Amino acid sequence: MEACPPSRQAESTAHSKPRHLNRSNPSSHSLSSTTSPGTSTPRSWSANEWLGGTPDTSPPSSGVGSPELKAKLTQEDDAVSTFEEPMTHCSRQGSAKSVCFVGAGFVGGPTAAVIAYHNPEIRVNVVDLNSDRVAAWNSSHLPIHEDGLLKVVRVARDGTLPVRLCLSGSTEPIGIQARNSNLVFSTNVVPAIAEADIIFICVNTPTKTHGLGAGSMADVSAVESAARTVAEHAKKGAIIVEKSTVPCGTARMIQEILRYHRQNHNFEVLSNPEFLAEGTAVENLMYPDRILIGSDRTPAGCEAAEVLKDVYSAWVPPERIITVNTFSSELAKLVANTMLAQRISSINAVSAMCEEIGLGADVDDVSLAVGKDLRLGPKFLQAGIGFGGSCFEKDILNLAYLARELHLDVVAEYWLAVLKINEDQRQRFARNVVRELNGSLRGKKIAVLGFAFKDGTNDTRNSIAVHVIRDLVSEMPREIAIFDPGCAPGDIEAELRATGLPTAQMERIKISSSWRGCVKEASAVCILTQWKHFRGRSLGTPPSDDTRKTTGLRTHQFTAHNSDDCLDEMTITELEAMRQQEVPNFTDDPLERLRPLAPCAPECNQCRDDEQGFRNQEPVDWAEVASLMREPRWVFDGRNVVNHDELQQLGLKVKGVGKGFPSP
Ligand SMILES: NC(=O)C1=CN([C@@H]2O[C@H](COP(=O)(O)OP(=O)(O)OC[C@H]3O[C@@H](n4cnc5c(N)ncnc54)[C@H](O)[C@@H]3O)[C@@H](O)[C@H]2O)C=CC1
Ligand SMILES: O=C(O)[C@H]1O[C@H](OP(=O)(O)OP(=O)(O)OC[C@H]2O[C@@H](n3ccc(=O)[nH]c3=O)[C@H](O)[C@@H]2O)[C@H](O)[C@@H](O)[C@@H]1O
Repeated sequence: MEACPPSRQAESTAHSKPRHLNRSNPSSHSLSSTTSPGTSTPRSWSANEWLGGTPDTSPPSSGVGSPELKAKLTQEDDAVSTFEEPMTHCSRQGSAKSVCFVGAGFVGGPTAAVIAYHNPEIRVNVVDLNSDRVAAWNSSHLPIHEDGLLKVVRVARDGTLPVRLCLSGSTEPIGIQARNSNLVFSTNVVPAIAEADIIFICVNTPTKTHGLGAGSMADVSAVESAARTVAEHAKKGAIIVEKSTVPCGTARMIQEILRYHRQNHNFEVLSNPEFLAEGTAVENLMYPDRILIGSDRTPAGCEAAEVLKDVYSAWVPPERIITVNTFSSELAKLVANTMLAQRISSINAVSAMCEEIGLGADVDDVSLAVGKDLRLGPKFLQAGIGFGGSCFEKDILNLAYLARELHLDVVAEYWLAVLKINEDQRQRFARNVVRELNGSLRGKKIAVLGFAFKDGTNDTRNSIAVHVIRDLVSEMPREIAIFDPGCAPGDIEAELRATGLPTAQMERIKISSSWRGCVKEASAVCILTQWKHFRGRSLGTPPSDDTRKTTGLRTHQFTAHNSDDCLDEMTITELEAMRQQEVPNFTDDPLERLRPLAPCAPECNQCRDDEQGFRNQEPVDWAEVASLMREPRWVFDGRNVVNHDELQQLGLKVKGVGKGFPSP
């Protein structure tokens, strides 16, 4: 087997033209906008939180954007005359012209959208067997709620209008050309696969629930099935990319399926795991810590990796794109998730110790002190009721299963201990609730604030809340009321039903549409998700876990490396940020380049739900909560989000996680 040429990485770095995009100074410059002929009337531009970010308040580095941006914008003026002709506005020399994503889920949909957004010259087809999901991707109500996602989808799926705008200090208008649609969601799996130069497999890989390896081995049947369809229909030379999180060796399995069906063709199979986290998916995709590409270390494998690398190079700096062999890539994804989870379990283990030590030991203080060590860093040290979600648990099980297969039982036990702590943590929480309520929940109402597995997402899969509620409802309380500002009641109910709760218990669970209804006459409130809404309207500064969100736009930290003769989406994003900083009103479209959305039917349920969505939900008023609750008015803060002292002043009893204080 021949190794990849060592000069690859260096070559591509040398070819790119690094350029820092610096944040503009909003106070000293203003922009005015004139939409181009035939578009909507000009209106004042405004700030929004797209990408979930509050505007970056870091000191401005220069005047109207960076000198580079300024120069680029000036060059663009020449292009203004082409406004009437929508066109692909930034053409790069890449070898992929059409890519296909198989699986339009939490990973496939957003990843495809961001790739399409940054590569207007590549047609991106996203296919899924689930027609409801596809219909949602084609509507104004996306199936996944992520900050900034609708905008990215609209730009790429619907194309944009041409725009002219003026920077203050310059009399020359700047042109942003129209772009055509290059993102298509459909159920037409076969034609999309047949047309693609690159095919991303983004299907689900849950833990097996039956048969060999049930409860520990990953179920790769969806990958297998997708690979078979790909094998039957992919064109010669297409590159297959495994994006799903899979056991080591799955790329080889896909390769074998391809060989079996297409003996005369050679297909390269790459591993390209995804590292986005839900709630921050768009930001993570726009500014990834790294892109990992695993390939066979043969010339053909390395060449395929280069083709994929080129797609990401549209917006990711070359030094952030890592190429390794396929097994290392598959293994690295499992290890990354396991080690993140391991940190959470470590701090949760400490929280248990703090509670038992008493004497005022506080896990949040320990986290702060430990996280200040630069070698450790502050992230993933937030103690709570444990980690939930669709991936950590299954990926840890997957890694441990591999260790067992390799006869490394001690290693397997080591990883599985991360899950044991997680389980113990949530059980301890439920036990504490029952204990503080005199050992019985009979006749009592318990309010649950938060059901999503984390804030900022509507995903309820494997939420910790499900486990805690299951434990609490087995105590036969009068009622368990659940309120979550981001989850659809139907999803909450479906997730609970999937646990197979007996009818007698299920009947005791009610889903509330407001926090008021939820807490009314409750003896205890349990906070299970770290939504900022639960921190309270009038209480003091909440614990800061929002640092990741304030980095919504970080273009100034990145080196872009686009061709110098067109406005790429990163540059346009910076222009948008400049406008957003100047005018405080909220809009998703400060440059007014989005095409209007097709109107929904009157009485559209989704419109109603969106209106009630988590952005628009009012924060909890804890004084009112205190007045609505019944004795003994307990608040069990499973995410350490509320200010305990202030709640106690309102007459509430509060117990957080890892707070070694005696019960009030
Ligand atoms: N959810 C997350 O935040 C992350 C997930 N991952 C991994 O990405 C993979 C996908 O995860 P999600 O997107 O969350 O799953 P998902 O369940 O949201 O989406 C998977 C989609 O694939 C579709 N599908 C299944 N078989 C198909 C086939 N043969 N043809 C066409 N469509 C098919 C399903 O209908 C579904 O819509 C998993 O391996 C997961 O571990 C990786 C990083 C982050
Ligand atoms: O493979 C995946 O699916 C993804 O899994 C996680 O992302 P995600 O599960 O979406 O969200 P996280 O932010 O990691 O949170 C997971 C859980 O850990 C909990 N958590 C997180 C951080 C912390 O300090 N403490 C803590 O309890 C959260 O509340 C949540 O329940 C990883 O962070 C992603 O990098 C990875 O791509």
